[in-house]
This record gives sequence, C-alpha cells and structure tokens, in this order.
Amino acid sequence: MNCVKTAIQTLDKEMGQRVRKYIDNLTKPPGSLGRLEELAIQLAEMTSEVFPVVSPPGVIVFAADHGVVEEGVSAFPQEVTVQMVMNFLNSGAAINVFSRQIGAMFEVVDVGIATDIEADGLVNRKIRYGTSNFCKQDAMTRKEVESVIAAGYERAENMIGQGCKCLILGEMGIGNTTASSAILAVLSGQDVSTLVGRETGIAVEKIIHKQQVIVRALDERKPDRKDPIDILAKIGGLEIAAMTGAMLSAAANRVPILVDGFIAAISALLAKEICSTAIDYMIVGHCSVEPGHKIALKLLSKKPLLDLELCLGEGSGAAVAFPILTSATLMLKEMATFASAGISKE
Ligand SMILES: Cc1cc2ncn([C@H]3O[C@H](COP(=O)(O)O)[C@@H](O)[C@H]3O)c2cc1C
Ligand SMILES: O=C(O)c1cccnc1
Repeated sequence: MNCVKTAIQTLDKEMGQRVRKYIDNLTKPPGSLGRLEELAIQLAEMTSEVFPVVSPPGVIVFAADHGVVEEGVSAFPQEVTVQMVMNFLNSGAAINVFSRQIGAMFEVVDVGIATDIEADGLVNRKIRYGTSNFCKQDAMTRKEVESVIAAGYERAENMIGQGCKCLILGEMGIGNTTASSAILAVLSGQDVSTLVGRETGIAVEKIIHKQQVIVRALDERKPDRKDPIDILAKIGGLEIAAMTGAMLSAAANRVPILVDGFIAAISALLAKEICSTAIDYMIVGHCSVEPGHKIALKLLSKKPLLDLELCLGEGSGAAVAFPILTSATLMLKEMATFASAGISKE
C-alpha cells in the first residue's frame, strides 16, 4: 500500500484562495450561497481547476457475499445479492434510476459473489466466493484483501481514464451492515449496541442477536485497530475493501469522491487509515438512518449534504446528492461578477 500513500497529493490551497476571492465578486451578498460556495472551493482545491467540472460522474457498484449471513444477521437471504446484481444489469434498481438521472457512467463489478454468474455487462473481478463466516474464521486472507483493494483501484482508474470527473461508489452484499458495524466498532472503540440499527428491515429481536454475533466475532478475531488490512481480513467484506481501493484511486487521480451511506463511509474510514490525505478528496452525499453512520461521519470529520432518511446503499444517496455539486460548479462558472454585470458593490 506504500505506492498509494505517496501518490495522494495534498489539496491546492492556493487555488482555493483564488476561487474564494472570485466567488466574493459574484453578484450576490458575500457568503449568501452558503455551503455551495464551500463546495466550489473544495472542488477547486481538489482539482486545481478555477472552474472545476464534475460531469460526467461515474458510479461503480461492487458486489460480494458474506459468510456471516449463516448466523442469521440479515432479514434477507444471501441469494438476494446475485438477484440484485441482475436487477442492476437490467437497469431496475434505485441506483440505475438515479445514475440515469445524473448522466453517470455506470459499472457493476463482481468481487466476490458466492456463486458463478456470467452476465452481459458484469465485470468479473471475483477474488473468492464470498467471505468466510468471521464468527468461525477470518473473513479472508491479507493477500485477498490486497487483491480486492487493487481490483477496486483498477476499476476506478479505468473509469477515470474514460473521463469520469466525480466518483460514486456503491455496494451490494447481503450481510454487509454486519461487517461494517464490526469494522466501525473497532475503529471507533464504541459499544456495538450504539452502532447497530434495524434499517434493513431486521426484526427487533434479531438486532440483539446481530449485536451478539458482532461482539463474538470481535472477541474471536481480535482485529488490530492500527492495521486496516488486518481489520478487513478478519472481519471485513470484499465489496467494502474494493470501495476503499476505488476511493484511493480517485484521490490519487485528484478526482472528487461523493461518498454514499453507511457502508461507503466505512470504506472511506479504511481509506483514511491507509492514507490520511485520501479524505481531502471526499464529500459526503447524505446522512443515512443507520445509527453507525453518524459515528462514522464524526470520525471522517465530514458533514453530509442531505438528510433524506435513506438507508439503502448501492450509491443511491450520493447519486441523489450529485446535482448539488453541479449547482456549485455552475454557480462558479456561469454567474456574473459585479464588474461584468455593472452592479454597485457599496
Ligand atoms: C432488495 C435489497 C436491495 C438492496 N440494495 C442495497 N441493499 C443494502 O442492504 C444490504 C445490507 O443489508 P444487510 O446487512 O441487512 O443484509 C446491502 O446489500 C446493501 O447494499 C439492499 C438490500 C436488499 C434486501
Ligand atoms: O446507509 C447505508 O448505506 C445502508 C444502510 C443499510 C443497508 N445498506 C446500506
């Protein structure tokens, strides 16, 4: 992971200053476009562009299965992962609708679905057939973690090479809120009971069980808080690691990342653990109802753009938030200045 570390540049603060001054000359009272102004400055710092561009955005959905579902932690059976992948390929999922709405490039990648599938349009980067049940053994090996991070990195690099100007990462993997909550318990040091909710439709009595499963897994696996690869190998998920790799790639390429909900925030936290400057390239699209999300956002020191009470994943909340980034860039590019419009400043 050392190559990744050295490759992520710090923000171009000088460009930020220049854009801030320019925004103050646009035909509006200073600061009156609030967070849109901050967003425009952030995007300029990320890209070193006076007029940053975020279109076309790109959406990559990584799919994988989780051995821990055999503990009965999800309201849905494992085969929903592959069924939803077919739905993505047939353009019927929420993320398809919102990707179309924002004109996004779109790709679905199998990094670890438990069954073999060959389908037109599905990118095959399968590292293994789902993770192992991490209550009984490590989810995967360190080598597999590194391979799946590399696969995510490569897919993002490919989309950026094709012209994507803002990256949204999505996931599909029944059981991935359990892996995400376990990872968050390690990174935050908080009690598992504060992290786990019932947003994916899990029955009330099942929440306690899900919490117990996570506590047991943490006891058995003892992931090393200081080693993100160890955390992913012991209690992680393939699609979670792939999103981390894709985020590192976007940051290394100075492409803004619009972070989705709970699972994506966990990938973002892991990217931060691997390379702290990666978070400079992240904007958080929305705040999920999943209780762990607020804790993850605190650790990321990020304020979400929207709170629409979503808790779906797939990249859906980020895609819905994307037009706000477009507004910020168009404000910068298309508004008249006081001088050009002949409006008195005082
Ligand atoms: C039909 C359906 C579509 C989804 N799209 C995203 N998720 C979301 O829910 C899953 C995680 O929830 P849990 O950990 O409780 O299994 C992930 O696949 C996530 O993307 C879905 C879940 C379902 C059931
Ligand atoms: O907020 C999310 O991203 C989320 C929450 C529950 C299930 N899947 C995703």
